[in-house]
Amino acid sequence: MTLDIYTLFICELYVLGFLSIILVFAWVGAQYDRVLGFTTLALVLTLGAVFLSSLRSAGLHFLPIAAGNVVMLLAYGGLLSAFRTFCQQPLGVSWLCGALLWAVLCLFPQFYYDPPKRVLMMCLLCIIYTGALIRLLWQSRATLPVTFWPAQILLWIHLLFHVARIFLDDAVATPVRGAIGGSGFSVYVILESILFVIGLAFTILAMVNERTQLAHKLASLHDPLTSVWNRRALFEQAERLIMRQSRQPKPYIYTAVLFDLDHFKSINDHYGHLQGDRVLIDFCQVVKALLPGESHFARLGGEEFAALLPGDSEQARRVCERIRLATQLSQPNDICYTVSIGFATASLPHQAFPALLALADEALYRAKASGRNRIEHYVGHPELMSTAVAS
Ligand SMILES: Nc1nc2c(ncn2[C@@H]2O[C@H](COP(=O)(O)OP(=O)(O)OP(=O)(O)O)[C@@H](O)[C@H]2O)c(=O)[nH]1
Repeated sequence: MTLDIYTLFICELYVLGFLSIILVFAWVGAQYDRVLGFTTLALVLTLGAVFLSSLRSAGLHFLPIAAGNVVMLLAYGGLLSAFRTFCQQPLGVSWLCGALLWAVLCLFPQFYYDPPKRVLMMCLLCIIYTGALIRLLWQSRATLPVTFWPAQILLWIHLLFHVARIFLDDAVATPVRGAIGGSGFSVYVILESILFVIGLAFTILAMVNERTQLAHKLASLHDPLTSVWNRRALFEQAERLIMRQSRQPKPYIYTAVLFDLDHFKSINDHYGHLQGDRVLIDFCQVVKALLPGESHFARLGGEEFAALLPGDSEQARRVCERIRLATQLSQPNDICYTVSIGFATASLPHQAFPALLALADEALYRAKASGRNRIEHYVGHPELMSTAVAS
């Protein structure tokens, strides 16, 4: 099969134009997401660069060789900025270096009029930019909450293609219109770049989409004020725990704890709502520092919090007592506050978490009624608890 350079060139302009339009819509739809913004910019610049580069076959020299390649290297800079933004790194000035270097080199006739030198330099700059993108993704892999290996594969293919081009492109000019790069090797350059831009544009779209979905999922499971889990997350975690433990031969002893800050309304009334918020955040810090590792803790709403602890009632009482005392001593911004705690212990699979939490609520009610700043334990035999809740 022979590939016609001019047809491929038209295809490339079409693909770049179409992808640019898709990316503009995606960028606007994603509330002007910076990653998509830089990717769109890179695509539009590539479109311009491809067009300028093709003017070589119309007998022009400056526009394709100087301007076209500067614009192409700016497109690489745009891509670098997109990936840096995605990896939450500062943009720096490296995105500009390739374009500047090319502009300076074009001032030297030994470079400007020497196609092999130009091809070599362009390949090296593409390899450097692509290598930088691969390195960036690799270094951020631990913190990147998305699937990044398709982008890695694509970038490696692009890098290896340019390594191959160094050896295979003889840089002998061809008169074919639209011959990007000027030589007969253009057909492969155009073909690879079509596949690269399609793959990369959709990979970046998928990565941004995955990250956004994850952020929304996390937001739906966290309390925005205190950053601890919310009710939905706690119940989901409890359900997963129950599923896991139901496969174990031994019953799993665990405790549901309810915390309610005392006279919180008067803290709000006396110190203001903002200071009330400060107290809620402080309480979460106190609890998180004292809960055992395998516990789950969440804000249920207002000044009410809940936890799921592994272990029996004695262990739970010790933890609750430490939390009660630490809360009393905490005093954020000199505001004294206390907490009432109710808890209930049972074993899985005999007692489900929501039912156990209802029993802890009964205990909490007694803690409030008996003067607050105290801990109450639901007393009832674990096996009888489900009956108690049902009645
Ligand atoms: N600052 C602040 N206050 C909140 C928030 N959510 C709920 N509240 C307030 O929490 C207070 C809860 O008051 P109550 O339910 O009467 O309970 P309490 O004053 O703590 O009394 P007891 O629980 O009986 O000790 C109300 O004044 C709510 O406005 C919040 O996110 N921030």
